[in-house]
Amino acid sequence: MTSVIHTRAELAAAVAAVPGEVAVVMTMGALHEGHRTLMRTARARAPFVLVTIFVNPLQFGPNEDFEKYPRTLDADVAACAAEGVAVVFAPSRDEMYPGGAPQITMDAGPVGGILEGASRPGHFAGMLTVVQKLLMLTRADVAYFGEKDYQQLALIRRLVRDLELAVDIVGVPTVREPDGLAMSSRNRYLSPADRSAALALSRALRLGAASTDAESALATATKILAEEPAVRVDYLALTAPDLGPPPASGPARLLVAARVGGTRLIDNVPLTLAPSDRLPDPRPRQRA
Ligand SMILES: Nc1ncnc2c1ncn2[C@@H]1O[C@H](COP(=O)(O)OP(=O)(O)OP(=O)(O)O)[C@@H](O)[C@H]1O
Ligand SMILES: CC(C)(CO)[C@@H](O)C(=O)[O-]
Ligand code: BAL
Repeated sequence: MTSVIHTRAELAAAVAAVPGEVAVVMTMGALHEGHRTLMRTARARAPFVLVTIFVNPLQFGPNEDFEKYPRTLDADVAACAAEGVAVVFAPSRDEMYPGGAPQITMDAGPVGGILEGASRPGHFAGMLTVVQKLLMLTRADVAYFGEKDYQQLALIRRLVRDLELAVDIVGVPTVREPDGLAMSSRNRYLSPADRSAALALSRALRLGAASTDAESALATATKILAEEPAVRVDYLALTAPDLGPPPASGPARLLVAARVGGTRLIDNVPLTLAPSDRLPDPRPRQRA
């Protein structure tokens, strides 16, 4: 039986009663199979899984989709129940931010200012602030985040490391639709034509990542994205796994963000670069 609670007092009581580990999955709701995979992964480790559902105003820019973000609590609770989640914490804005916006917030540091951070100023500071609050309020021993939001996951790992937080962060690979589209709550904004155009993102990453050479990985992905006029690329970047400059060889990450119609989508994949004869260029590689 999944209990649904809305206040921090109820949350404190619920977690105080847990004899073992508290495993947390943080979400903004409009749950899909990606979220459910996080819950299932959490359930495999801990019997007590807590899902938070909160559309955090702090991480949305003034012209972003905070107001229209899908809010589907009943269906979300049903999905959590089907995954054996013990508690859903769905606070109001006042419950999370009593007294209004916080005066003390997180600084997302240099990695918070590139890629998504460059396009969404303040987004990662707002995200890290609510994640830090939710880690404290839930007393999480372990928290699960998706690789779909790769830079978010990297920053949360950095938060935990830099501030000595006593929580395990587990990353979960991106769950995709059968045709390759990364699952995302924002996919429901896409018209059928936009959805079809949006497949260029995963196709570009997949075919780009098939190359073991940095230049051709970027060139292949760039070409595929350029073939789809409805896709307006924000960035296409090849980085190290920690989002630093790409290595001369070994594990790397290919990331993309683009607008399709009025919807901004992101995606990323791992790839492995083979050693090349050329000297590596130490600058991050990015094409817009
Ligand atoms: N396709 C996916 N595969 C794995 N994890 C995912 C996927 N989509 C979202 N998640 C993870 O679920 C958690 C909650 O994400 P969120 O509620 O923002 O969903 P979302 O689908 O990413 O929404 P949005 O479309 O608003 O970006 C995050 O850790 C996120 O990375
Ligand atoms: C981690 C998170 C729940 C914080 O609001 C959000 O950024 C998300 O859903 O990925
Ligand atoms: N899915 C990451 C949260 C956001 O886009 O605001």
